[in-house]
Amino acid sequence: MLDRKVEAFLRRKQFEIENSSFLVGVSGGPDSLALVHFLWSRREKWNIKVVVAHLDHMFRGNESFQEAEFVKEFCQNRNIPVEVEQVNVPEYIEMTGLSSQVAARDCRYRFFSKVLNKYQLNYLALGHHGDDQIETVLMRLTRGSTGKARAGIPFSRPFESGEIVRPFLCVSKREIEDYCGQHQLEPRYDPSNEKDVYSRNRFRHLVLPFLSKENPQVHEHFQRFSEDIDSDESYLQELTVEKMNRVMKRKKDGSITIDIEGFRGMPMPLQRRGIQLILKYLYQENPTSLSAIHIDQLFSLMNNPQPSGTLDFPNGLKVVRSYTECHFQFSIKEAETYYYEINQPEVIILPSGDIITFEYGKERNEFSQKDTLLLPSDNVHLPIKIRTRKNGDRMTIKGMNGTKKIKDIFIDAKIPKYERDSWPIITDSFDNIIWVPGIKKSNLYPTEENDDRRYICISYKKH
Ligand SMILES: Nc1ncnc2c1ncn2[C@@H]1O[C@H](COP(=O)(O)OP(=O)(O)OP(=O)(O)O)[C@@H](O)[C@H]1O
Repeated sequence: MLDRKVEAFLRRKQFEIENSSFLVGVSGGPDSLALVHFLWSRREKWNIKVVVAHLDHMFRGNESFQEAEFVKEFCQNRNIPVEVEQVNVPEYIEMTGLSSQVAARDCRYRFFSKVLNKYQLNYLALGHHGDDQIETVLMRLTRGSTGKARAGIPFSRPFESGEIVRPFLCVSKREIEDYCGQHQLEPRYDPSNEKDVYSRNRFRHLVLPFLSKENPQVHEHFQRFSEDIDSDESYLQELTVEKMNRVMKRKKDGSITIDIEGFRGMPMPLQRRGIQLILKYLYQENPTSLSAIHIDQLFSLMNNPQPSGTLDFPNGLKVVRSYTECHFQFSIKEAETYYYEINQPEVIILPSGDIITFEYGKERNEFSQKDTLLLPSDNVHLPIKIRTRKNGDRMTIKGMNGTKKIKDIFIDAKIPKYERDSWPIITDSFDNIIWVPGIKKSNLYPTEENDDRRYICISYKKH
């Protein structure tokens, strides 16, 4: 059943599978194990090349090591070329402050792109399936997503010089499990999937069984819904850009002016997308999703017979209606610069109200890694300085050759421009930047697991 469904799905997507080459990301779970089995068993029929990649995130010690061994053995027994790598994701989380899911994904995709290049493969095939699709669509609708986000998981998207593809979106988890049983695949199960704590798992355990019972074809319907939304959105967004370009002026300083009559003359589906387009242009460096209330306020400002009005939006965005035009601009605040030196335990309250605390000899495990910096007290050069950023500031970072511009660190962390000039920068006595609090640490004063040196602890509490 699965075989026929997937083949028909690939034909419907006009996916030219013959003579192509795949890297299959295999976690060891049923979805990706079935996927590699499905593709590998058709390698002669379709003349395709298949390589497997598995990343051990080192989250679950020996257990995740065994998962890697299992994938390796599964492939070696069938002569499938396989690449396995270990990456210390917990350490990466400590360095970056990212959530475990985002950090794992970052590391996985970096690894995938390395293997794709090594073997010169066209496609990265992943095991997302119909249950994932339903969960994603429902979660996004529940959260209030707009535009293409409502379409859930796309069948394909560009990745490196090729594409990511998901051939199993048309089948249910149940069908995959049946396939595994039929072919004696004996996958591994990740225990974190069973916990009911994550939002996705709540949809999985509470909503999906209900929908599948209501209509056993629900996976197919959601998949078609996703594809329709995706293509309708592409078309409507193209039209929106075309129409908006006639009524919108974008200035070099980033501000946008709209001709209200022209805007009102557009059909409502394009007006709604037009607003999203304006917001996308304005908030591009730090995407901010506005609530439905903000969007309603914007519509009534534009449609109000009163010729003037003002709105204040998040991150300092000001919207001013003046007669026939509506103007969008970020207010420019003069940032207050400051400079402090610390030689001894002290608490400093910055002009923004943020608090920096300097303490000695704390146990290192007491602190959240993102909000504190530990420095070996026998090694660090005092005074520690706290200041605002200067032009050309750079920092050395763990795992990276050379230095990185502080400006780029702010951009990566999506810190709005107007906050960057007042963000604290922590340096040693030689003005080497050792920490951008809450964002990034340098590797200048490494700490070690389980050492018994005394530490200086600098902690940061945002106002
Ligand atoms: N550690 C990993 N190494 C390689 N590929 C992975 C890894 N983890 C996930 N993937 C790929 O990403 C897809 C989606 O991952 P996700 O964590 O959402 O699903 P999963 O529950 O791990 O699926 P599976 O049943 O394959 O374990 C997987 O189907 C697989 O193709």
